[in-house]
Order: sequence, then structure tokens, then C-alpha cells
Amino acid sequence: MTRSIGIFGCGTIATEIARAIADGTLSADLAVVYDRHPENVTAIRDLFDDRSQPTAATQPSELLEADLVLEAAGQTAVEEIAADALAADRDCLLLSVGALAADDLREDVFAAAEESDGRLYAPSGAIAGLDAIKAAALTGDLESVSLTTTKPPAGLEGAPYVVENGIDLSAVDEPTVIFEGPATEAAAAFPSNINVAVALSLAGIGPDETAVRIVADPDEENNVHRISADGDMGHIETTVQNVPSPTNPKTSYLAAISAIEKLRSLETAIDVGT
Ligand SMILES: NC(=O)C1=CN([C@@H]2O[C@H](COP(=O)(O)OP(=O)(O)OC[C@H]3O[C@@H](n4cnc5c(N)ncnc54)[C@H](OP(=O)(O)O)[C@@H]3O)[C@@H](O)[C@H]2O)C=CC1
Ligand SMILES: O=C([O-])CC(=O)C(=O)O
Repeated sequence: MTRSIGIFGCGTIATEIARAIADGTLSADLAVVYDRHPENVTAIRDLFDDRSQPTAATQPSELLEADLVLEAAGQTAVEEIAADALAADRDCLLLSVGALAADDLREDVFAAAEESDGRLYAPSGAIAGLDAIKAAALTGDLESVSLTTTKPPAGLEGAPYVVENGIDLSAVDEPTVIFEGPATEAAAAFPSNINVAVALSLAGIGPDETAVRIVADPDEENNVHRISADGDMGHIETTVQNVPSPTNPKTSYLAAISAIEKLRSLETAIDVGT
């Protein structure tokens, strides 16, 4: 049976996923899409011929017509859709996992997942190494996990932490640490930049215990994520140097193809990796 998908958010990540469905890379039926900007909805629908165009939802609840609801919008969208989708026994895949750093929302969404016939998916997104981190966490071997994210200053523009603290990113002329703290704080301070920290923390030792450092570097062209983890199992270190998406420099291209691969893996007989 072909799985039907509903997408919340019709921006950079959704466009890549829709393209993968339209060109057959991903075997799925894109049934319904939603975004507050009608022109973004139209752009996604236009990737399909008339007979296979997804329906344009007028409100998020219409996404529940699909078997799997995929959020690629932002943290507020997780509040609007995740628990409802799971309560309706739909699968739910979240890109804005940073929303789950908030205790109340995480408890609601996890409780809905436990009760649901659907499953909650949080893909690795723009980072590498969650396979090993998960394994080490399961055996209780993991003692410390940290993430250092380096982005070109433009990729951090508009973040609440930057605005509230009056940080002038245009004046940054050398690599500069602009934030240090736990994933819990990072997710709220940089909601469009550091969802990966919360994915890492859910795979590992939790959002309060996962240390995050964010660096603005004017000489860096990529979105770089360095994970370092230590414990009885040894030392894990991964670095990804991600190409930013041309339509949204905050978002790495890897995040979109990670979601595509997660969706593909739901249909395959052979499962490689942890
Ligand atoms: N896990 C990971 O590795 C990564 C996760 N992300 C997450 O994925 C999200 C999507 O990324 P990307 O595709 O690049 O973002 P884009 O900004 O390109 O697209 C998101 C679209 O969703 C719309 N939208 C956001 N919130 C709502 C809402 N509550 N109701 C209706 N429409 C909404 C946006 O409108 P508007 O512009 O008006 O907000 C925009 O049109 C990011 O915000 C981030 O949270 C991103 C990168 C990596
Ligand atoms: O795409 C990236 O490099 C990471 C990102 O924006 C996020 O985690 O929100």
C-alpha cells in the first residue's frame, strides 16, 4: 500500500521532499499540504501533474486525512499538529524537534505517541552520529554529549536570542561564540537553527544535559555541526560541513534528504544502521 503524506509547511525542506515524491525517488502519495502562504502551497502543487496534485488544506487539521503527517514548518507547528496527528492514529515526522525541548509539549507528544497506533519520527536531520549516540545511551555508557554549531552570520539573523541581546551579526569579523548553554535553552533561543541539538539530546542524555555552543563565523560558508560524546564506550566525534539550502541559508540541504531517507526507510525490507 502506498503511504499518503500530509506536509505542514511548504518551504525549503517540503519542496525537496515533494520533488522526491514527484520524480519517483520516494514511493509515496503526497495527499495534502498546508502553509500560511498560499503561493508556497501553489509552488509545491505545481511540481505535480493535474491528476496527482496534493490538496491545498485550509487548516492544519485537514492534514490528518493522510497516513503520515510531516512537519517542516517551525516549532509552533509542532504544537499545532503533533499530538493531534498521533491522537488520530497517524504517523508523525517532525523536523522542528526543538519544540520538544519544552517539558510540557514533550510530555504531551510522547504520551500521545505511546497511546497511538501511529509512530513519532525525528530524523537525524542536519547532523551525523545519532546511530552511535543512541546505542551508547541505551547501554547507559554515555556520560557527556556536546554540539558545536558554526554558521555564517547570515544564517543566524533574526533568531530571538540575537534580537533580544542586540547582537550585531554584521559586525562579527572573526569566529565568535554567541551562545553557550544546554539544548533546552538553545532550542528556544534559536528555534530555526538548532533543532539538531534536541534531536541529539533525545537520542542521547536529554536536553538539559546536552551542551550547545553556537559560533558565528564570517569566513565559514557551510553550516557545520560538531558532536563530541564521551563515556564507557569510548569517544564519539562527528563533523558535518553542510551546504546551506539556497532558498533558506538557515537550513542545511542534508536536513531535507535525511527526512526523505527516513520516509524511504519506512517502506524497505532491509534496514541498515542502528
Ligand atoms: N531537524 C533538522 O535538522 C532541521 C530542522 N529544521 C526545521 O524545519 C523547519 C522548516 O525548514 P525550512 O523548510 O527550511 O523552512 P522554510 O522557512 O523554508 O519553510 C517553512 C514554511 O512553513 C511556514 N510556516 C511556519 N510555521 C507555520 C505555521 N505555524 N503555520 C503555517 N505555516 C507555517 C513558513 O511560513 P513563514 O515564513 O511565514 O514562517 C514557511 O512558508 C525550520 O523552521 C526548522 O524548525 C530546519 C533545518 C534542519
Ligand atoms: O540545517 C541545519 O544546519 C540545522 C538547523 O537549521 C536546525 O537544526 O534547525
